[in-house]
Amino acid sequence: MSLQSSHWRIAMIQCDVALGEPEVNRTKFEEAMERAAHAAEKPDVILLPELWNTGYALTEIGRLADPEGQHNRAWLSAFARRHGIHIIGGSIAENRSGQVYNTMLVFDRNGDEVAAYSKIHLFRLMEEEKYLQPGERSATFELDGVTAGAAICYDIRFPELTRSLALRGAKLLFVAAEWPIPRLNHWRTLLTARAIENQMYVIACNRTGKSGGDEFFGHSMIIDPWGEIVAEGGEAEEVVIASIDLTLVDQVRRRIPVFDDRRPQAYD
Ligand SMILES: NC(=O)CCC(=O)C(=O)O
Repeated sequence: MSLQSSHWRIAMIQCDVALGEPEVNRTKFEEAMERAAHAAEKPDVILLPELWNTGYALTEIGRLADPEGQHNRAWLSAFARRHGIHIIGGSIAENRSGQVYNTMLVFDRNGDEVAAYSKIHLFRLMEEEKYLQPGERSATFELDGVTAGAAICYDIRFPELTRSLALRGAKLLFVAAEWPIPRLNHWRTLLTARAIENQMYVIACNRTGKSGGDEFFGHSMIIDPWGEIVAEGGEAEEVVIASIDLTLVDQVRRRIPVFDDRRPQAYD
């Protein structure tokens, strides 16, 4: 792909995660990413799921979390540079000065880190708030001159976060998730709503497999700015791949000028 192209090929690594086994997971995800990178049509972007390094091994998370994210920063950056592919590194458990964060690391195709976003909204149903620190700042970043935003799982229930990313220029939202089975309709509806209301691409990678009491359903999705589903995974492990046309964002925003028609002064 030329750097000016308006078409991107996206690959989402929808895999199971071994609970509390960072090295096993790193090997597995790296192998799947290598296969995706060598596919007949090479992707421009690879997206991983949430907490793919440890899963929800929260009671041991202080020991398992990557110190300052150094280990994962090094190999994700090297992978991005080696293949010339943007890497949205899902999220990892990151130990920052003794506190653990659920952090998405993003590297552009030169291997430069362009964002580190720590999950702002911690999910009480999975006891995140007992073991993790919340992030304090949302994140937009540029890939080939296109602005994108970051979200992690539960974050998609907070429309004001995605709206704020869109107002800062995001044309795409990348979502890393470990979203369990009983709420598939919430997953699909919330992702579609975020895409339609913000007239942006929503690209969401969810894990598969069972862990503790939870079972995760995959269904990684790419939804276009008109709310149409471009790609959706099944419930098993797979790499979900599809192409997107970035010009669609401006087309939809011209057709229904939601951002021009907002009247925030009247909302309170
Ligand atoms: N890992 C998560 O944040 C899960 C969020 C979730 O399942 C939800 O229903 O929200």
